Amino acid sequence: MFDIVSAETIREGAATDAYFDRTVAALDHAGRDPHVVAEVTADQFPDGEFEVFAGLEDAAELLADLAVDVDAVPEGTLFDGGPVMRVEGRYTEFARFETALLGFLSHASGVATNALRARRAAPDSSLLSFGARHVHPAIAAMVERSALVGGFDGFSHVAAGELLGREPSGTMPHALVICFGPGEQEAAWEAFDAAAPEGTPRIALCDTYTDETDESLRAAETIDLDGVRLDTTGSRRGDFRHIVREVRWKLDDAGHDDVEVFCSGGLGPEELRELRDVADGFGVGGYVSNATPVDFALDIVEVEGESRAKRGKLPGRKAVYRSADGEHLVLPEGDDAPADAESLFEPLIRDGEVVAEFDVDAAADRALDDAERVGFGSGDDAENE
Ligand SMILES: O=P(O)(O)OC[C@H]1O[C@H](OP(=O)(O)OP(=O)(O)O)[C@H](O)[C@@H]1O
Repeated sequence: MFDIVSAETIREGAATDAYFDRTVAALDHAGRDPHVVAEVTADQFPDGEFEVFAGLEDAAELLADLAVDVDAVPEGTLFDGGPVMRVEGRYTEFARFETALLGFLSHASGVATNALRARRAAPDSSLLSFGARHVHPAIAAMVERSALVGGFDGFSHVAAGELLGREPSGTMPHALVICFGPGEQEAAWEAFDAAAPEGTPRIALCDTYTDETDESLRAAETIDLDGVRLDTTGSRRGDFRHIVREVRWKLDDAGHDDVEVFCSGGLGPEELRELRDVADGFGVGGYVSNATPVDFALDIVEVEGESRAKRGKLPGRKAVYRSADGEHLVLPEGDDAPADAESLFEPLIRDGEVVAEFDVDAAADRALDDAERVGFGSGDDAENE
């Protein structure tokens, strides 16, 4: 048995903190089960530091069939404060689900946020998520889906591809070349070319035994090559930008200007900015997969129609708006909003039925539009990277 909490356990609400079970028991014992409104919030007031909202499809799956109504901002929305979700119903109906709900939203939003930072650092490059190896395999599909929400073009994980209905990307590890041996790189590339399905891009890993320019030229002379990937080890990297430019120059000089150059290995926004004009695309792993989860909390803000909250939290149900310049505006529900403000909450669940639709591409478009609007990931917020 793996140490994995099953999907069924999560769905039935048992993936919870013990104090929720004890709270439900105490309320049952006291004969209390108030109708409440609860909100999921990271920061109470907008503070100009934006994050990407993701994980909503799993959250909807979790809360479906409960006797609750849920509203949420759409996936891909950049938020900088105020609620992103509102749950309404009898408290004991959803109390036990708080732990898993926050986990779904927090982790996915953190990954999508770093993915968007990477995307904004290399807006026109091909970007693939390579980070599944850094995380527990049970969450690989969440990581890959969240990378797509953040604007990535694809990912490497096979099982995630099956779940998400996308073809995984990637060609060869160093292990393939090493299984052949020094001087036999050509045999490795030829074996890959012979075995790979027709539509798979022919991208040769070109840094295993000799230098990147040497192996790139040899690969281009050996098979009908689409690209080379440079994954140069950090200790040997020196000036990676210079290496990439030299490879590009020598490929062009030898008549292989149609061969693209991809880079991978320890890349984040800073490196992508440094390389984006000399490389065609990037594989990004840990920077995205190891992102810090967003610090969401679920708080009761209304009990039996009366505003109520703990100290430091804002009581009462709220509406969230985005103004024309992308600023968020949080108001008590019912207050007048500025004429140009767009209301962000959309119905997610009505009386247990999921009424929203989920589209990863639309979420990515929203994230990129929002990022443009508020200047997210432009390089000015490098300290957040
Ligand atoms: O560094 P990250 O951004 O997290 O991206 C994941 C890294 O994992 C692989 O490297 P590795 O050296 O493990 O590849 P190999 O198995 O072919 O040696 C891949 O080639 C990336 O460099």
